[in-house]
Amino acid sequence: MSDNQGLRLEAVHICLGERVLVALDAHVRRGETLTVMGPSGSGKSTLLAYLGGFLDPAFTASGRVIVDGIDLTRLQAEKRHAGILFQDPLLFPHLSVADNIAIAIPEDVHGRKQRRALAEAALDDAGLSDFGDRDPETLSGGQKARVALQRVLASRPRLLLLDEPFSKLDANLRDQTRQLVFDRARRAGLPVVLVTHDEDDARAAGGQVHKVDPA
Ligand SMILES: Nc1ncnc2c1ncn2[C@@H]1O[C@H](COP(=O)(O)OP(=O)(O)OP(=O)(O)O)[C@@H](O)[C@H]1O
Repeated sequence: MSDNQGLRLEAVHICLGERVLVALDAHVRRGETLTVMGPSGSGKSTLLAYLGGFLDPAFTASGRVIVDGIDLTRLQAEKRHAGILFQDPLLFPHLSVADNIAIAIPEDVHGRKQRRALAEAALDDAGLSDFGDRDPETLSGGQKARVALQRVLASRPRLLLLDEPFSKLDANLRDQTRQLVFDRARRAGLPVVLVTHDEDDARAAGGQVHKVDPA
């Protein structure tokens, strides 16, 4: 794999007024995870917002974000193709489970049938074969998390940003969901940035850990 593959963070600095929240250089190879840890208010979610291209103007930032040799730093959020999973799966309540995934599939896949078939394959991959026509509200927390993962993968992201996506799941489900997320990210060759308070998340992710200083 050539060296420009994966995510490169070059001299990234994110400030709130005079306060430097994040100062970071990193290379996250495809399929690997950078785990960002630190106390509440230290700037972890702000880093993800910066990477995703939706940093609040209250912050100032410098440095470069490069994925597979493409400089994303000045691109608008929708052109970055960063997939994000939050604590809450945020499924669309007015769409079926399959349509929650189908809606994320890029427009170069034409035809309702073909999009539906891809969504069904994604559901199979998550062990949710018969769930396509269900209303998302009828799913358990773990099932919703798996649909959210398949939705983000269906969008064919260049990188995956994880903002404590396992923290609301109970211990057993958390283990399974972690394994699924990291396995699928590896399979898709995505560089991952994970924000968490949980040392077990960091262990499951493997890879590098960056500790953000307390506020
Ligand atoms: N829009 C904003 N305007 C001004 N300050 C903000 C804004 N959003 C967040 N902050 C401040 O920036 C700092 C970093 O916030 P951030 O949400 O990144 O922390 P965090 O490490 O993700 O915390 P937590 O673990 O509680 O989610 C905090 O001091 C917060 O109060």
